[in-house]
Amino acid sequence: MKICIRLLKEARNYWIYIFLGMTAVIISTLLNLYAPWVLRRLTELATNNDPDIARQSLKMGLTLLGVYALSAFCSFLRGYLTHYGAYHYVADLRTKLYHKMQSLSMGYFNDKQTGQLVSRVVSDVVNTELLIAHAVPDLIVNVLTFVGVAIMLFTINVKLALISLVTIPFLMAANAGYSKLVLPLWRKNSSALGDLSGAVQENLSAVKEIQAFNQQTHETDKISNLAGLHTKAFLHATKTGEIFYPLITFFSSVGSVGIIIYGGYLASTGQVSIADIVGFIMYLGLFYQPITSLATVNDQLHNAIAGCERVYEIMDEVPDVKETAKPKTLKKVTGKIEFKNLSFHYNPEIPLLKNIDLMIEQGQTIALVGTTGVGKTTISSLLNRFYDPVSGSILIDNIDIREVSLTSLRDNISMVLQDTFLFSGTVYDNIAYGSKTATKKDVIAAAKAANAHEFILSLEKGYDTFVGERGVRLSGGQKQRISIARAILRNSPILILDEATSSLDVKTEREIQKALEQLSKNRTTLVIAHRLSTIRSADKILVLDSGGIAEQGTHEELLQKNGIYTKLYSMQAS
Ligand SMILES: Nc1ncnc2c1ncn2[C@@H]1O[C@H](COP(=O)(O)OP(=O)(O)OP(=O)(O)O)[C@@H](O)[C@H]1O
Repeated sequence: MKICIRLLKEARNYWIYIFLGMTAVIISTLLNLYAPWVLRRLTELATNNDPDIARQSLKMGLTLLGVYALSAFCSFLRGYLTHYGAYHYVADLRTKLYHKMQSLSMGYFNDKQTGQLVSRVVSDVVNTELLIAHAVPDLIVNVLTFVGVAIMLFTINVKLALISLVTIPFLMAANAGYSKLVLPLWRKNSSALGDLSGAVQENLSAVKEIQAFNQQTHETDKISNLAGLHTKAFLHATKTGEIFYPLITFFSSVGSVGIIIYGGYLASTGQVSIADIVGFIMYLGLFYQPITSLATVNDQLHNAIAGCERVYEIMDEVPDVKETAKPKTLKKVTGKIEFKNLSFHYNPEIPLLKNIDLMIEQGQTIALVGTTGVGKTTISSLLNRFYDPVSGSILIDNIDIREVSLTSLRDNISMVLQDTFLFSGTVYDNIAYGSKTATKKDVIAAAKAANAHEFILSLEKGYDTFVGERGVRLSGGQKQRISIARAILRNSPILILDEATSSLDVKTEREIQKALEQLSKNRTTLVIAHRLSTIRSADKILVLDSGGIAEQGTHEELLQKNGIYTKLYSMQAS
């Protein structure tokens, strides 16, 4: 119930459409009560051999025509307006949910499947439409019809009306039981659909690996299994409904049987007219209908609730990395960075960085080296606040980065990563990504500095060439050069190069190295590199070992120490 109220509250921008739709529902429901009345009246005229029957029939027939026409128009209005409101709300909710997902910290995504999340934005959100455009209007129709018909029945004959009420408590109890039973089944159905979407999405992003390892049959079996599980979950939920509907129809028919038997008796003793019995039976058809339809409404409601729960679960997620209530805006910084007694782990049982103290002066180039998995990339992630330290702090220009807005912090940092991600747009769009004010001249200058201009011109449409999803139509080295150009264009005071030239051949790497050295001159640069030859000229090299900084100094100083760095360097030199 809470979920329904929350949803209706959040859809307040569309209340007017929902309200107009509901008004149309009410009018058409009331109009539907007219037809049985006409039949009853006609029977009355016929059984009384009324001489005016022809004129009265014409009058009632024409009125009925008008009623049917108005009812059809109201049905259209109800359907269109409620769907109009519902689908606009669906679009709003999708945008909000996507926005929320984007604001969650990296820790949230570590154990989630992308497809599962996609399924929440695409499929689960649509379930809210079931509530606004179907369940709520249907509930109103049912309640109104029930009350309206009950009034008509009591007006026609009180005794018969009382008998027709006998089955109602049973029908209500059955509905309540069904509700309890069916909600978990619809939840299971939503979750099975999420699993299926998750697996399809993951496999489609890994088609190359699947083909290379000849795992097509295995993966098809996996999808087939998940598709089967979803079908099973859906059929289970549906089967419960399919058993329930006929049962409830049967019980409601028992009421009609009672009326026919008792009504016949009353007619035989002259206590009720034939016209009243005809009218009563006509209304009776409408009377049980709302109770039987409540089961469908229930289904829609539970399907909608199951979907909404999955959507709101994400909407209510509190990110691990939060801004303070009134974050400061970090202006363009000079680039002094300080790590103060910083410790961090992803998993409490596996400590990673312990009591790191580090001072990076404005404009310095600092290289982070060390064996794989010691936490080099993690340090750059902490600087961007993708994660927060478990203890200790990071200061930029003497300001704790937890006190500033995430946008202003990240505006001061550019990153070039080993796994370059390009968006499915043009080369131009990808270089200009994140630099709103860049002109064409700036983009070309950045591409030239990243040694990318030549190869871009050789592409089929130059800067307007589409790179394909994730840049699949480019080589690793080409993608990396585009991402370097992107970082150059952003011109931020802090630059992180995480294995930024690892996909390049030695010649291109040297050429870009020069550009990067030029680029890092006026900014603080954090370089993560395995190829130690690329970081020899760094102002300071930090050698990370399990848990912290084992050695630090310039290339020459470290070689003199004859420690871990010397070992690593001589291994690469040999
Ligand atoms: N999102 C994550 N969740 C849990 N553990 C993680 C996550 N990212 C990295 N790790 C673990 O933290 C450790 C440090 O990872 P990190 O990527 O910082 O190492 P690295 O020194 O940059 O390694 P490499 O040189 O191989 O890139 C690794 O053991 C890794 O398995």
